[in-house]
Amino acid sequence: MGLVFALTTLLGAAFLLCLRLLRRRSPIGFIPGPPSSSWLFGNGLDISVCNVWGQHEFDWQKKYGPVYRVKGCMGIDQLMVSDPHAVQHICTSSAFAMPPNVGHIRKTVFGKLSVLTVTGESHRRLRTALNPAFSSGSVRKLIPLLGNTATMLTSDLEKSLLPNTDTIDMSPILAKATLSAITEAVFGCSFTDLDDEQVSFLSDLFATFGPRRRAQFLVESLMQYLPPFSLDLFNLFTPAPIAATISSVQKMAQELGTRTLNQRLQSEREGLEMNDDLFGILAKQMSGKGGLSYNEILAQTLVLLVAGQDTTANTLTLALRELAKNPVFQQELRSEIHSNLVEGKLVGYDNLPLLNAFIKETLRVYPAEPLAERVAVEDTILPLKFPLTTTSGEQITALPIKKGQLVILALGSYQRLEAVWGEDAQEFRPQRWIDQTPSDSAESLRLGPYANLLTFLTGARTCLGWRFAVLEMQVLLCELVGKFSFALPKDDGVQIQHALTLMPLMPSGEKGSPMRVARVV
Ligand code: HEM
Repeated sequence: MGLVFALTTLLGAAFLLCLRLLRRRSPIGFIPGPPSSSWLFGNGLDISVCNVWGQHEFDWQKKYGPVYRVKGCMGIDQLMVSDPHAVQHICTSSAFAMPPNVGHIRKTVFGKLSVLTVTGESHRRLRTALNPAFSSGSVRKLIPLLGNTATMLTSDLEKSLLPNTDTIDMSPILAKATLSAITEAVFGCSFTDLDDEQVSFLSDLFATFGPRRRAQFLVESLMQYLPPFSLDLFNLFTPAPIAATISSVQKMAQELGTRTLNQRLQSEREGLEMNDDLFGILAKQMSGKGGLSYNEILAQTLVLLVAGQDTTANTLTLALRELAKNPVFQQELRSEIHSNLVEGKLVGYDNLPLLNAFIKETLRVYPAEPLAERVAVEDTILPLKFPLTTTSGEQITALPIKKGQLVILALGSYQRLEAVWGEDAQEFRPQRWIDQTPSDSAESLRLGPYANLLTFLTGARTCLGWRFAVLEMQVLLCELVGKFSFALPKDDGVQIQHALTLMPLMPSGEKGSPMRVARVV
């Protein structure tokens, strides 16, 4: 495996050296940015492989502003962008696209027909067909299914509350709950319909692409600069265990998708009422204008399983950690939940101000995908909300970008911008959403689908499942906080790392967040 990495790295390095000779002057050399201590890795390790997420990024943003230059591998300049107007432009303009290396990895894992992979007109068509399944009406119908998940979650937590147990790791419990929510909502089948092996394939997939190592970072970075046709060659070098995990998870998704879709079509043939789950909605549209084909629906199985599970589970774990740090707020939230119960059930989740302020603040401070990459496919001009001071001291409000420029969307940094969120932007303070003061300035930006946040991205690739994710957080948090209390152990030691998504990592390096949990009602 080491030899393969070395070989690919060498090939990439040779190619890059040629590239460097061809492009001696960087077109963004006049933009200030942090120094880099490594020619090979540039600032990349500080951004993507550091122990604590944001450790360097947030300081750089304070020093250089919301648009600055960072070094990629082998000294190639990249643009780090958290300026809201610039991000909006990048996500909505046809001048920017997914970089070939990202597209290649998505194709390898999710297949060429998945919504994450397809581009241009095919992507628009797929989104139009998928949108009704994610509309507010369709998602609201899933509340009873999410209720089943909440009941299962309580039962799992109770089983873990043994007299001699000091702490419970909330991370796997929430991962199981969000997998259950997805299988119920998308495929209309219970979590228990998946066998242990299938569940472990999924966690293996997250582990495979989880905490990045230097070599993996280097190979992925080199792929950015190679011509798209050469990328398939990389698959030949994929280490066998990774290739096996990808193949097992694809097979599992194929079986689950085929079984579900065939059942829905059978029901339709027999004139039976089709389920309200997402596959049911897509199957109903199959014969209509603009509906997806059998294979196209099937191709979304793995994306839906993966996109919706770890993101929500990790966000919920980080939310519980914040509640554990603030017992007073935790109790206030609990009281709000209890006072809105009618015959033991909550009816309108949107009418709970503390709950919704807490969810918005969690999504602001902990965006599951804090970075996204794009490449300019033509020369363009980036509009800027906040003027940029160049290395010569000139102030500019629009930035010329050359075709081929790599851009990192710093979504998490945008959500810590003091000019938008106030001087306490680094603090976790749900009350800001109730006071409305700092977000007045965010309000005028009209960014993203929810609360002017970029957590679900914005533009053509906005998260399809954002309504489902918010509803799921509402239902599961009400269940958990209404029935249990959460506190951090004395020797917590958990760090938040960016490893595919933001996640809590224990001192052992494994994902997890042990907490002291007690039943309150
Ligand atoms: C807290 C939870 C979630 C967060 C923070 C989140 C965030 C995101 C982000 C940032 C993207 C854009 C990725 C990119 O193109 O670089 C995305 C895409 C997507 N998400 Fe989510 N997501 C969440 C939950 C969900 C759920 C629950 C589902 C499904 C039920 C879902 C389905 C999707 C799909 C299908 C896409 C691809 C959209 C496209 O490429 O057109 N997500 N999500």
